[in-house]
Amino acid sequence: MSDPTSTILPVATGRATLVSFWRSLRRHPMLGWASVAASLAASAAAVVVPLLLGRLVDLVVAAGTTRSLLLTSAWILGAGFAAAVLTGASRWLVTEWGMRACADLREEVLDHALRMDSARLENAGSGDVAARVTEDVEQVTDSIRLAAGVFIALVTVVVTVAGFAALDWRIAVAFLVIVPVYALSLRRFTPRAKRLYAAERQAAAVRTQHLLTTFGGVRTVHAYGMQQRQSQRVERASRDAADARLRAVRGFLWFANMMNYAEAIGLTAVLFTGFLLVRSGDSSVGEVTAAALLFHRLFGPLGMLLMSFNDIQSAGAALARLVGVTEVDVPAGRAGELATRAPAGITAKSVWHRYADGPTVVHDVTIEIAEGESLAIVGESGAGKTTLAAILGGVFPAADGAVWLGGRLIGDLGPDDLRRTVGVVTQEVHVFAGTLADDLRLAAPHATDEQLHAALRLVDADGWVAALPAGLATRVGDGEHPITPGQAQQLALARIALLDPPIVVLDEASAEAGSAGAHQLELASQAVIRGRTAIVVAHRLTQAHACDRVAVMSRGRIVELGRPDDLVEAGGRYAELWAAWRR
Ligand SMILES: Nc1ncnc2c1ncn2[C@@H]1O[C@H](COP(=O)(O)OP(=O)(O)OP(=O)(O)O)[C@@H](O)[C@H]1O
Repeated sequence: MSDPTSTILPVATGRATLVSFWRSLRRHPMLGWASVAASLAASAAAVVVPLLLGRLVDLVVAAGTTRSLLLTSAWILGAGFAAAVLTGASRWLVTEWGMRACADLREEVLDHALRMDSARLENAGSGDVAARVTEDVEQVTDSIRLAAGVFIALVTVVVTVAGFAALDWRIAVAFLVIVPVYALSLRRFTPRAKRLYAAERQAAAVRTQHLLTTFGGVRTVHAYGMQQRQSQRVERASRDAADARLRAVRGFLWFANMMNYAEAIGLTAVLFTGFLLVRSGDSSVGEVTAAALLFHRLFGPLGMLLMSFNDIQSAGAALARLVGVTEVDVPAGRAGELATRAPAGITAKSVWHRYADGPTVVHDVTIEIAEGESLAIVGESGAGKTTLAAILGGVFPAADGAVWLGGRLIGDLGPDDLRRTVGVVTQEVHVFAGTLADDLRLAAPHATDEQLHAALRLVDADGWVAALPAGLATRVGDGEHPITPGQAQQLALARIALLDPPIVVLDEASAEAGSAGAHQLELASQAVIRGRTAIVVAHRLTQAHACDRVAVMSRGRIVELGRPDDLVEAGGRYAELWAAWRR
């Protein structure tokens, strides 16, 4: 198993992350403006309360009239009520704004992940992608509520500082002593936190990757007695993830301590300055009380801003990983018109391929497959059959050379176009969670039940489907009604029949069953191939023999090509294989 960190998907830079999130936020301008207005109004109402309380203190000291005391108290109550209502409204608005931006981003990431070149996705490993679209999305979504609080806190801090200045500029200056303490702590903590949280999320992704590869390859793990080695790997990855988390927590605790010092210093400075101002007669006791209350009010938002730095950094790292997915090049959404159902031939010229830095596995293949013709590819294991079939079917692009489907270069076909032109059944057939009808309708969302039954009949699956407890409505997939690998292959073939593409690529569609089942699948494949241009990667030679032509591959090259009977007569490699098969 390769090192899971080596091919992990990119992580966006801080700037790219901010630009991307800001773009998502700007898609909802009305919510944005309403959020800013409500937050400003809520903060202003909240700042008025301590100022009025200071006034109340002055009235008491000056033995003011009962009427003026009651009137000021009524204003305090009114301002407090308005602040409560406006704070609730602004919190709701800002959360809604952030949630919508986040949902847009999640959609973009998912869309990108699904449209990504499957080879790129495989290289990155399903664990990395899964961690990003689950754990990272969750982390960012959870942080939105927090970010809403942070946004409101920021506005409150700005409005409160303006309130200080309205009282006495010297008190505002005294308050500013906390700024260097905060600034120095942040300057030291920010770059460290960035590293620590990025490392924490990376370690978590590697742990998920190890867990998924272990469970995904559980048969191999058992077959080779690798349980102990694999569990040691998982244990090591889990320990690394826990260590990374602890390092992040330790860094944060240091920062939290610095914040407490700053608050103690700030309050002392405000009270001391207030004492001097009252003694010199420049300020009243009420004004200093208001300043102390304002400062106390700041503890909440400032603490919130700085303490949530922890989670904001962590969410920022998760956001950067999400935005990173959107930076991977993917084919455009829709290019050109959708292909029509007319049969289309395949032309390949000088196709070469190698995986990443590996050796060349397909050498200079040039071939023309006529409209409606079926071509079987046979050859020893590792000859390059699957790779060539995948390239001809547009599953991934060749490293070099060109392929045309129905006269159009594969690179010019958009994903929807390609999907309508070629139906591919690979060795990994998958049954998706849901009802059997849902599973089939993945290929043709608007197909009627009658059309589903017709497709099942074509691949000879109508018998066992009718015997299921709820027929087409039976739930299949993980933990639901069990489906054999052979039945899953039949469903994959039925999906192709429903999709009705002019070209099909079948990679070992009959390899998943025992010999009786294999024969049934061969017939199903033949039924699906009929009337289409087809490429069949065949391990069973009866399947190859039923095709119009056979290409024999060896070490990435086509070494024989012709009609099966002609090849047998010619007495070459295929003739040997055929003779051995019939023995
Ligand atoms: N995703 C991949 N990454 C790296 N190398 C790969 C990948 N897939 C296949 N290969 C290598 O490319 C070569 C050709 O593989 P391919 O699967 O195309 O052969 P095949 O003839 O279909 O083999 P088989 O009959 O065993 O499926 C092999 O050496 C294989 O190890």
